[in-house]
Amino acid sequence: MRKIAVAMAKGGVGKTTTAVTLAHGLAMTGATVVLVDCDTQGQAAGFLGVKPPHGVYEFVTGENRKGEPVSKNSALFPARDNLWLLAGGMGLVELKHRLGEYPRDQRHAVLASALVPKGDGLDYLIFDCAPGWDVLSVNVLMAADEVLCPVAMQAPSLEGLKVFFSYLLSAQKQNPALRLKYVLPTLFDRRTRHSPEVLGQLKKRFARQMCAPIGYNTGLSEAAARGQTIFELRPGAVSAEGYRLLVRKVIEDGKNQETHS
Ligand SMILES: Nc1ncnc2c1ncn2[C@@H]1O[C@H](COP(=O)(O)OP(=O)(O)OP(=O)(O)O)[C@@H](O)[C@H]1O
Repeated sequence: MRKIAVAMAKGGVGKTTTAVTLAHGLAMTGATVVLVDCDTQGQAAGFLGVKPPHGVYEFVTGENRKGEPVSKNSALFPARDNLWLLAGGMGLVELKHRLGEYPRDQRHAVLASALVPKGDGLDYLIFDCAPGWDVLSVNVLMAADEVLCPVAMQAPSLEGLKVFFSYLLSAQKQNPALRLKYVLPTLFDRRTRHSPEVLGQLKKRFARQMCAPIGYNTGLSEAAARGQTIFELRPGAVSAEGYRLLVRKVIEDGKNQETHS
């Protein structure tokens, strides 16, 4: 099973769009995928047009917010064929509070431990992280093996990247298996001066991790507003093609990993 965290400290760079679209794209190839929304904004459900009654909070704690026991499986919501969602949302505020009550040396491994039995028969866990950095972000990076970092093609994003790397380095001390695997340029607009410039800088710095850029495309926000992915609303859009390339790259990397292991 591959465990990929879509993470970046800066907000509004396309994390949720990427996590949802990648998860759906992988599921469309027949892979079994669980998308774990670790953002209190809980937008992944809306982007997929579903309203799960339960989510990460219930999955981790085994109870609903009234304190009644719920089965973990009831928290996994079937969002599409082969794609299950563990929804985020305001329950995560309470979850973060609870995580803070764990002993210091245990609080960062709670999500990873909760997810362990779910590994059987699953091909991908895709985590959508919140912007910023908190106990839940650290939990995600303890549960994941790979990080996909969306970077908006604007100058301030590169600043955000430096900050994020310092977080990543501290997470790697606790989870040495964690790798920055993909850098995904997002909101790329070749008509601006910034986008090609920033893309050039990224390519120099992250030759190995670089993915093909996702262009600026209003179809992505339109799709999200309608609760569809771009593959459903506009499969012919350039951004859909960009995300298909990402899906293919992730699958190919998995095959190469198997060959070399
Ligand atoms: N390539 C793109 N072109 C145009 N709009 C995009 C693109 N990618 C994402 N968007 C839009 O930008 C907004 C922010 O995207 P998204 O929610 O995916 O970012 P985020 O990094 O998850 O944000 P946050 O940090 O607030 O969770 C959304 O309205 C989304 O539809």
